[in-house]
Amino acid sequence: MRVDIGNALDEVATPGIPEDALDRLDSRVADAHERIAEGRAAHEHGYESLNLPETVDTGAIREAVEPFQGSESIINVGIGGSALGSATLSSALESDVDAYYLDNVDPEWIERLLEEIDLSSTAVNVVSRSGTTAETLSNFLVVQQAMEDEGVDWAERTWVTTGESGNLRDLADKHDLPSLKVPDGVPGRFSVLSTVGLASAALQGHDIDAIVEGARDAERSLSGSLYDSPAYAYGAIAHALDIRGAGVNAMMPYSESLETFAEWYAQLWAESLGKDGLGQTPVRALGATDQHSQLQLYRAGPHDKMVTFVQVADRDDVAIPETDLEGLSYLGGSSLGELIDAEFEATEASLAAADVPNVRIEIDRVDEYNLGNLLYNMKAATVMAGELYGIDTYVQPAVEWGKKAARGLLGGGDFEEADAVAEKNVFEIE
Ligand SMILES: O=P(O)(O)OC[C@H]1O[C@H](O)[C@H](O)[C@@H](O)[C@@H]1O
Repeated sequence: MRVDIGNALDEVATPGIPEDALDRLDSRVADAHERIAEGRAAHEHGYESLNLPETVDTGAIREAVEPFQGSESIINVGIGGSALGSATLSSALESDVDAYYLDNVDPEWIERLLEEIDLSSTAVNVVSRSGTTAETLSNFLVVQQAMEDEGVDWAERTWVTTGESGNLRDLADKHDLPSLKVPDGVPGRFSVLSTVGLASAALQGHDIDAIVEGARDAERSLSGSLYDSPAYAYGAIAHALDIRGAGVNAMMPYSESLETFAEWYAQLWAESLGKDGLGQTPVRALGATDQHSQLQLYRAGPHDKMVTFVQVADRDDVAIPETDLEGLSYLGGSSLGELIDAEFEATEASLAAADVPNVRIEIDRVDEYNLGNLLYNMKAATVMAGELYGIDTYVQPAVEWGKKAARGLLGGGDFEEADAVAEKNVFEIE
């Protein structure tokens, strides 16, 4: 992964980073790198996430999914960090196995999906670090029932990835299901390069060793200077832009294969950094598509945003046939790759011309190695940003209130949060 911060400097951007501020920022990065290295060496909660290229056992993962090889489909039941990393890999890489992600509890969507899948040739991968997430367990029970209704032995087609205790661990023990352990000390949103993200990838036929190799090379690029480390540079620049007013960060990959990556990044960035009234709001965007939907706001709206582009240097291409259509002949004989590249460069330049800060991340191509490299780098960038914000990057206490309210509404216990729901301030307009 390469990072170009030129369009984030104050000579071309508002807000922007003064070039003489980079050296001051660099000394903060050096201190933060020391803290990160200490945390990793001590296997501290959260920092352990950056040790995964060394600790993940890809052989054990491949062995665990071996019995499920030959499945035509895989249903991944999980949510948040237990789904988005795996879904990022699945949507970016080609596979003969149809992969589905049940990471919501919309009944009509689930019903339609289960009707279209041949459950007799489907593997089920249930992932939950806590083993107690209502959406995940409910969806699993629905899938289990659907399989039973079709006379499919669900226990033969299911493996579980979870912690050492919890409902899911109990279920695996009760039915003697194959199980994988989530890595200790690694919050869900940081766990893609582990059993959480790689087991499903292995079943889909992806080269998980290449994914880990890309991550390992990203790890090797971490140094005490933002000038040598693309990940740290990105995390530090995004933080520096945020505290200068760019409170929104639109993640805009110019690759359809990376659309889900933007969703994964949004959770990683929001849930890690949104604390103590701090944090930069990630927006999921997609190039070239969102030039036709969000770019107007990015370019002519408030200067409260930065845009992060992810450009792919090399991709398979499709020719645009010659045409004599009036005004379109310039496109004929070109290619879609040339078109998306030109659109990217034009959009990047249009933001710079409007003084809107933007950062270019570039990867060689969308393959296992480069995905592993990109995912690890963005995790390291988030860790660096968390150090600079001075918050606890690895917890997410704010999500608990809503969980208790929902549980109370469903009769799962007495929670004052549920009582608060009834006190909604109503002002209806019909
Ligand atoms: O893996 P689980 O324990 O099921 O948690 C799934 C997700 O839900 C939680 O509420 C957190 O917001 C996420 O960080 C987590 O990834």
